[in-house]
Amino acid sequence: MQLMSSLRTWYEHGWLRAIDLSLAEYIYTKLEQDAEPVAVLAALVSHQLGRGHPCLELEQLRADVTATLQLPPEHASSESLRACASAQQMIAELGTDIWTKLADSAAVSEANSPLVLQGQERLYLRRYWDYEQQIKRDLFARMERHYPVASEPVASDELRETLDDLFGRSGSLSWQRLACAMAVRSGFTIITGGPGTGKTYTVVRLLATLQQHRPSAEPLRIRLAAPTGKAAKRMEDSINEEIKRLPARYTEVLTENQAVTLHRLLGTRARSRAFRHNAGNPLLADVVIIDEASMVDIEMMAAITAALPPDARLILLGDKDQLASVEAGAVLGQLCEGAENGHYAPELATWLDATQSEHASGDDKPEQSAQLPRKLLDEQGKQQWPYLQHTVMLRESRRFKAEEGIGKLATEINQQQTTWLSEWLRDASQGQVTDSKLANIQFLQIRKSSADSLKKLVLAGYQPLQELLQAGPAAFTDVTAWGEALLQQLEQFQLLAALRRGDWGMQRLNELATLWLHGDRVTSEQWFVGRPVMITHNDYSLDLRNGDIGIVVQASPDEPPRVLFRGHKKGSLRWLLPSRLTHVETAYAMTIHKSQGSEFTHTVVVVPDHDTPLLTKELLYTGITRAREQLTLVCAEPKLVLQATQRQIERGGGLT
Ligand SMILES: Nc1ncnc2c1ncn2[C@@H]1O[C@H](COP(=O)(O)OP(=O)(O)OP(=O)(O)O)[C@@H](O)[C@H]1O
Repeated sequence: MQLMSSLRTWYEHGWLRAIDLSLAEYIYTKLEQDAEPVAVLAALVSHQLGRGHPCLELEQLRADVTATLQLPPEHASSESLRACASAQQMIAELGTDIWTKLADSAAVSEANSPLVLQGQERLYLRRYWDYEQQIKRDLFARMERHYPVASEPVASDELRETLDDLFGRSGSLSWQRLACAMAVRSGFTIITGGPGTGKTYTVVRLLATLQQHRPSAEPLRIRLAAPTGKAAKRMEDSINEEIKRLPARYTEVLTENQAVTLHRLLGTRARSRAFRHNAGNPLLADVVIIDEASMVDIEMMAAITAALPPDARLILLGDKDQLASVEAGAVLGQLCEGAENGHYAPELATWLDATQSEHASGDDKPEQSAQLPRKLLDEQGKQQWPYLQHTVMLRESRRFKAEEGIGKLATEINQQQTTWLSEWLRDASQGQVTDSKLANIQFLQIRKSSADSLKKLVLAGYQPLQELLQAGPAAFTDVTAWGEALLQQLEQFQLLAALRRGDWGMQRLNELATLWLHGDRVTSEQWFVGRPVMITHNDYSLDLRNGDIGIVVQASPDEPPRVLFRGHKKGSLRWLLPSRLTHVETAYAMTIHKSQGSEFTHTVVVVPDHDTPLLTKELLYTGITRAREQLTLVCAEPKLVLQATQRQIERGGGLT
C-alpha cells in the first residue's frame, strides 16, 4: 500500500481535513527516512486535534484503532468505504517497528521538530505540547505559592472568624467554607459543582475574605472573565447580586466588578492568535476568576496562565461534568479528575479542619461532623493528585433537589445510572409518571421531528414572545421597557438540539419552528420580524460576541426592523440594523454546545432518532442542566437516551 496516496484518498472522501493532509505532505517532503509512516502519524495527530484531542493517545490507538480515530466517519458513503483503506489497514501498514522508528525520526527528535513524542504514550503537535507544558509549569508554581494569611501551619484565628462571619458558625461540614479556606492558602484554586451548588456564593465570600486579609492597604485588583459574552454577563450579574447580600463591613472592601470575555481580558490582536497580554506584558491583577471554565480549551488556558503575573491568584469556577470546549483539550475535566473522592493529603485536611467553626462549648477543636470525612483523605494525595489539593467539589444544589425532577435526571445521567432512567423513560413515554416530585420533567416520544406534538409544544412555548412582538412598545412605558421584556422572554423557552444537522438537528428545527410560527412566507434564513438570532463569530467592530442572542423587532411601521441585543452597560439595549450583522443564525433552536453558559426557564432537549458517537452523557447532562424550571426531553426512541448515557467522552492529554 502506498501510504501517502491512501492518505490523499482519505482526504478526497472527507475522512481528513485539508490541514491534516497538508501537515502530512509537509513532513513527507522534509524527511529522508520513514517519511511515509511518520507523515501518516502526523496527519492522525492533526485529525485528533480536529476532534478535540490535544494529542494522539498511542496506547488507545494500539488497542482500538477505529474507536480512537472514529474512522470511517459516521456518514461515510459506501463509495468512500470501497475507495478508502480502513484505519486498521493503514495502522498495520505502518509496520510493527514504527514506534521505535518514530522516536528516532527527525520529525520528533530534533529541537523545534513539528511533533513531540511523550514516552511511548502520546504524540503531539509541538504547539499543543508547549501549551500543556506551559499550563503545568504555571499551575505548579502557583500551587506552591503560599500567602501571608496562610503562612502558618494552622489557620489563624482571624481567618476562622472571617469564615464564621461569612458562612455562619456551624457544627456541620460546609464544602463552600472549605473551598474558601483552601483558596486562601495558594495561588490556584478550582471550585467545581453542578448548577446552583453555590459557586458564585462561595467565590464572593472568598473575595471578601481575600480583601479582608490582604497583605497591603491597597484593595486587591480583581478581574472576572468567562469564555463567552453571555457567560460573562451572567457572572457579573450574579456576583454583584451576591456582593449586595454580604454584611455591610465586607461591602466596604468589596465593590461591584465588571466581567468580560476571556478574549477581552487578554486583549485580542487583529489577524493574530497572540494576545496583547502575555508573559512580557502581564495583566494588572491580583485575583483572576474565570467562570464556566469547562469551556476553556488548552490553547486559551495556556494564554491565560502566561498572561497572569506570578503572584496573582487564579480561581476557576465551573461544572467539570459539562461538555468541554469544541476546541482541543478538556482542561477543567482533567484537572478535576478524581474530585469525587477528595484525595486530600492528611496535612491539608488538618489545616482545613482547623479553619472550621470552633466547638460551641468553646473547645478550640472543630466539631467532629465539621471535619473532612476521613474517606476523602489520601496519604499519597499530594504526589498523585496534586491539582486536587487545590480543588473543592460543591455537592449540594440549592436550585435543584437531588431527588426531584431536573436534579434527579441530571444526576442519574451524570452518574451513568440507567436503572432509574429506563424506568422513568418507560413510564414517561406512556404518560404514567405519578411521582409529583418528577412533575417538572417530561418525555415526548415522537417518530418524526415534524410531529404535531412537537409543533404544539413549540407554538405554546413561543406564544408569549409572539404576543409581546404584536403588542409593540405602545403596551409599555417606553420602547426600552418593551425591549427588555422581549429579551427576558427569549430566556423563557428554548429548543436545544444534540446535533447541528440532520432531521432532528438544530438547522431543521429552526426551519420547522419558523414555518410553524410564521407560515411559509418567510424562511429561517431571512431577516423576518420576530426572528431570534445568535451571533456565530466575534465581531469586534460591533462589539458583539460569538453566542450573543438578539431578536429582530420593528418598533413602529415607519421604522426599519432592527436587531435588539443587550448592551454592555447594565440595563442598556442596542438596536442594530440587520445589514450590519454578518455571522448570525436563527436561534429558535440552538445546539447544546452553543447553549453552554446559558439557562432557560423551560428547556426542550431534542435527541436525534439514531445513535451516534456524538451522543454522550456529557451532552445530555449539559442540555438538561440548562433548564431552570422545566425540562422536556424529545426523542424517537428511549433506548437512544440510555445509549447516550452509557457513552462518555474520553479526551486525551497529559495535564494530569
Ligand atoms: N450556603 C448558602 N446559604 C444560603 N444560600 C445559598 C448558599 N449557597 C448558595 N446559596 C444560594 O443558592 C443560589 C444558587 O447559588 P449560586 O448562584 O452561587 O450557585 P452557582 O453554583 O454559582 O450556580 P450556577 O449554576 O448558576 O453557576 C443563590 O441564590 C445563592 O444565593
